[in-house]
Amino acid sequence: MARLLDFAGKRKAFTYLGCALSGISQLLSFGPFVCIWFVARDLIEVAPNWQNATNIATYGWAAVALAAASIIVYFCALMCTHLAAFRTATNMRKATTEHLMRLPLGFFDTHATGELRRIIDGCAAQTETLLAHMLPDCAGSVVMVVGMLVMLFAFDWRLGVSCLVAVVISIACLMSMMSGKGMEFMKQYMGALTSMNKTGTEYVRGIPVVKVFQQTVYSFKAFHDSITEYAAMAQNYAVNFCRPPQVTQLTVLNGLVIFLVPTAILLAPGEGDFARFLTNFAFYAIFSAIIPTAMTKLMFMSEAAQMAGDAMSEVGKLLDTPALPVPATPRRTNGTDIAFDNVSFTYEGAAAPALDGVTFAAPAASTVALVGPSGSGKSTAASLVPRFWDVSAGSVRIGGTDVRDMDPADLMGQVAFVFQTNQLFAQSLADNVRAARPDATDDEVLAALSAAQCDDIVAKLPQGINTQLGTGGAYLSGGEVQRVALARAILKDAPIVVLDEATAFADPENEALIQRALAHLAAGRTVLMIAHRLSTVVGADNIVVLDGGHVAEQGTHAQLVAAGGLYARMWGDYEQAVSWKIASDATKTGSAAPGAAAAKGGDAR
Ligand SMILES: Nc1ncnc2c1ncn2[C@@H]1O[C@H](COP(=O)(O)OP(=O)(O)OP(=O)(O)O)[C@@H](O)[C@H]1O
Repeated sequence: MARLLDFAGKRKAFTYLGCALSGISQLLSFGPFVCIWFVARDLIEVAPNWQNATNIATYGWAAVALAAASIIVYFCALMCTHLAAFRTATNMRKATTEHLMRLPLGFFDTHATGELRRIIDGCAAQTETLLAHMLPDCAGSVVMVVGMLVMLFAFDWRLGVSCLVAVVISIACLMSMMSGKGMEFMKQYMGALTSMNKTGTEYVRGIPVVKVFQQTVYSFKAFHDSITEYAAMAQNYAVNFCRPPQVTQLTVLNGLVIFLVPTAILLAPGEGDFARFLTNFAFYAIFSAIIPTAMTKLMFMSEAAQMAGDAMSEVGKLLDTPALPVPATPRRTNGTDIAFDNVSFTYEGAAAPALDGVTFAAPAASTVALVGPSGSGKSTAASLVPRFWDVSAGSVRIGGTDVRDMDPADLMGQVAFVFQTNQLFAQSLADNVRAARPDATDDEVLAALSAAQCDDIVAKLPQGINTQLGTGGAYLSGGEVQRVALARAILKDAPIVVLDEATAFADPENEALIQRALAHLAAGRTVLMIAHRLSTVVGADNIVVLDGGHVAEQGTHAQLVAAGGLYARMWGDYEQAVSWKIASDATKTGSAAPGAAAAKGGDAR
C-alpha cells in the first residue's frame, strides 16, 4: 500500500482525507438508527395514546438530515479518493512505460506484448478500484464495525452479543477465504489471466496464418489451453474454495434473527421494564440489517486488496528489471566512424555466442556492408551500435568513444536505425515521418519524403501528408512502408545510419526507388548496412562477411570475388539465381501470345 500510494505524489493526502470523510459519513449514518430508537421508545411509552408522542416529527427530520449529511460527506470522500486514484494509475502507467523505454530490446523478446499491456494498463486499472472505492469503503467499514460494537452494547448488551455471534462467524469465513490457500488461489488466478491475455494477443496477431491454413481456435493450442486453464481456475476458485465460506457467511448474516429472536424470548420473562426491552429489541432487529452491508463491503475490500497486491507485484517486477546502465559522467564523441573491437555477444539463455571476436571498422562517411548466411550475426552486430543490447566482451566505439560511455540521448541523436520490418503508427503520414524529429515543419517532412522517393505515395493519398494511415485510413505496401521509414531516417539527419535489410519487401520497381533513397541517405554519412541481395552492396567501401558469428573475410567487392572465399561463393550463387530468373522470365514472355505479354507488363519488366 505504501508503494502504491507513492505513485499518487502530492495527491496522496486526498486518499487520507477521503478515508477520514468516509469514516465520518459512516458515523453520521448511525444517526437515523438512533432516531428510530427514540421514536420507538416514545411510542411505546405513550401506547396506546399515540397522539401524546410529541417529538416524533423532530426525530424524523433529524433522521432525514443525518442520512442526507452522511450521503453528502460520502460523495466528498469519493471525490477525494478518485482524484488520488486517477493520479496514481496515471503515474503508474507513466512510470512503467518510461521504464520500458530504458530496458534492453532483449526484454521484449522474452515478454509478450499482451503480457506487457496487461501490466501497464490492466494493473493500473486494478489499483484504481481499490483506491477510489475499496479503501474509503474499508475505512468506513472499520468505523462501522467499531460503531456497531458500541451501538450493540449501548442499549442491551445481551441482545448485542446475540447479534455479534453472526459478525464473528462472518469474519471467520472472510479470514478463511483470505488465508494462505486463498492468496495462493488468487495468484494462480491472476497468472492464468495474464497467460490468457498474452496468448490472446498472439492469436489476434496470428489470425492471417490461422485463416490461410484453415485452422480453428483449437489449433492455436496455447490460446485454447490458456482459456481452459483460466476457466478451470475460476471455477475451482468459485465453486470449491469460496462457496462453503460464502454460503455460511451469507446465511448467518441474513438470518440474524436466528440468534436474536431466541435470545429475546429467553430474556423477556425476567424483564422488569418490558416496554424498554421491546424498544431495544425493535432497535436491534432494524439495526441488524446494516450488518450484512458492512461485512459485504469488507469482503469486497479483501478481494480488491488481493488483486491490487498482485498488480503491485507485477508492476514492481517490471520496475525492478534493470535498465541499460547509464554512465555517471557521459562522454561526447568527436567523430562519426564506427569501430567494432573484438566484440562478442551472447543472447540471454543462448548456448553459443551470436558474435565472437568480431573486429572491423567503418570510417566516417563510408558505407560498410554486413553480409553472410542466415543466422551469421548480421542483425545482432547492427543492433549493438545504437545499444539495443550491450556487448558481452570487447567494445563498439563511435568516434573513438565506447557507446556505453555515451549519454543514451546523445547516442540516439547520432544514429538513425531502419529496421527490417518497420512500424507505422495509426497517425497521419506527416506524423509518422515526424516521429524522427517532432519539431520538423511540413516543408521539412515533404522534403524528406521527396528525398526518400515517396512523391508517388504523397500524390495518391487523398489528403496528402495529412492522410491517416493504418486502421480506418490508407494502407501502404511493404516497399512503400520501407520508403517512409527511409524518409524518417532522412528527416532525423543523424550522421550515422544503420540499415537492417532495407530492401527486404521491395519488388523490382520499389527496389529501384529505395536504392535512390538510400543513395540520398548515405551521402556524407557513415552507413552500416545489411543486405541479402548482394547487388545492393557491390558499391560498398568495405564488405564484412560474417559466418557463424565470426568475421570470415572483408574487403571490397572486387577483392572478395578475387579471393575466392565465402563471399565469392555467395556471389556465384546470387548470379546464378539472377540468370535463372532472367531465363524463366524470357521463357514466360516468349511463350505467351503478344496480347498476353503486353498484359503481363510486370513480368516482362
Ligand atoms: N533474441 C534472440 N535470442 C536468442 N538468440 C537469438 C536472438 N536473436 C537472434 N538470435 C540468434 O543469434 C544468431 C544470430 O542471429 P542474427 O539475427 O543476428 O543473424 P542474421 O545474420 O541477421 O540472420 P538473418 O540473415 O536470417 O536475418 C542466430 O543463431 C539466432 O538464432
